[in-house]
Parts: sequence; C-alpha cells; structure tokens
Amino acid sequence: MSGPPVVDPRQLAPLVDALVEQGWFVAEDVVDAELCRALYTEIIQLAERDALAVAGIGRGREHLLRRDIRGDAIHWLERESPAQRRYLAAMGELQQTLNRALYLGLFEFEAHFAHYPPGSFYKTHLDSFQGRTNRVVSTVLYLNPEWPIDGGGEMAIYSSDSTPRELARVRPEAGTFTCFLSETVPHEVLPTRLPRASIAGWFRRNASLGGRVDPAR
Ligand SMILES: O=C(O)CCC(=O)C(=O)O
Ligand SMILES: [Fe+2]
Repeated sequence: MSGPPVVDPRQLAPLVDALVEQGWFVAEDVVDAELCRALYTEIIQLAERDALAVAGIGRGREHLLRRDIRGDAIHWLERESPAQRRYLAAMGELQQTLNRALYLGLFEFEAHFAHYPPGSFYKTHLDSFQGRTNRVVSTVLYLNPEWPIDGGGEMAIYSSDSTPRELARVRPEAGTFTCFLSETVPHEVLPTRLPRASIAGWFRRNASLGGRVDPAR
C-alpha cells in the first residue's frame, strides 16, 4: 500500500526502549494524521447512529456494567473499513517488532473504538483481568483533532508501588499514541468535559484457564 507509514518509524526504537525501561511509552504525532481523521469520522458516525455499546468490566459471564467505574461506549474493530484495516495492519507490524525485540510471544491484537461522553471517566485500573495474563501490552490511539487545555479527559499513568505516584498525564489529542504493560501499569481516564474519542487495543498472548482457551473478549 502506498502513502506514509501509519506508525512513524522514528518512534519504534524509543517505544521499545521505553517499554523495557519503564513499562510505558507516550508520544505525540506517532500515528499518521490522515488515518486519525478517517478513524475519527468513523467513531463520530457510529456515535451519531447510536451504534456504540455501553462498555463494561470483566469478560464473558463476569461482564458487568458499572458507570461508577467506566463510562465509555465502544465498538470493536472488525476490519470493516479501509481505515480500520490500515490501523490493524500497522498494529500487526508493531506486534512483530515487539516480539522480535522483547520475545513477548504476542499472537493477537484486539481493539475497540471508545467514546467518552462529557462527564465520563474510567477509574484507576489494570487492563489484565484478575487471574489471567492474556493481555500483555495495552495501546491507546487518541482521535480528537484538538483538545483544549481545560478539556479534562487526560489519561494518568501511575507507578505500581504501594504509594502510587502519577508518572504521566496524556492529553487525548489525535496522533498521540501510548502503550504500556497491561499487567503492571495502573492508569485512569480523568473526567472529560468534551466528547472524547480513542481506540484502545491489546496485544494478547494465549492463556488458558481451567483447561479452556481464553476467549478474546
Ligand atoms: O482511553 C484511555 O486513555 C485509556 C482507556 C483504558 O484505560 C481502557 O480502555 O482500558
Ligand atoms: Fe485501561
């Protein structure tokens, strides 16, 4: 495919180094601006068509709706559009880069659009569900074309020791990309004042629990 690379190749070495050294990476202008615009258009259309599902916590039968913990609405990426296919292909390449550099054994990437209406948030959490190690590396791509200083909705990253310190606060502006170790990096979405659009994704390793293969969602 022609056109600029989806993930700025200059960011790959810093991304790998940051994951190894501190367990998380954040940078602006990582993902191609035109692709971010196409993905933003898609999520806004999904929101307008009421095609987003209220997100819950936990998987399968343990899935619970808890607006006091998490207030976004989601739509899983299923390769439905050229923009989705392009983003998923780029994450496939990132998966290979991470496997080569870090021997993580990542075998799959799952991702959903997330739309946070004004006033919503996602309280501090880890992305790997209790007792399971299937999600290894979390990713977030932000899609809002601009984000005012007082817009709220930042993602805060915390240290994982007994007295958590805030290590970073990420403005959810288009092109900004973050990734971090799913099992060890606590993070939260602070209450947003404006509709906030992103794609959250996870590189997974297969993990079986009680002799059954862990389902993807
Ligand atoms: O959108 C973000 O900044 C983080 C979202 C998140 O933590 C999640 O979906 O698990
Ligand atoms: Fe998360």
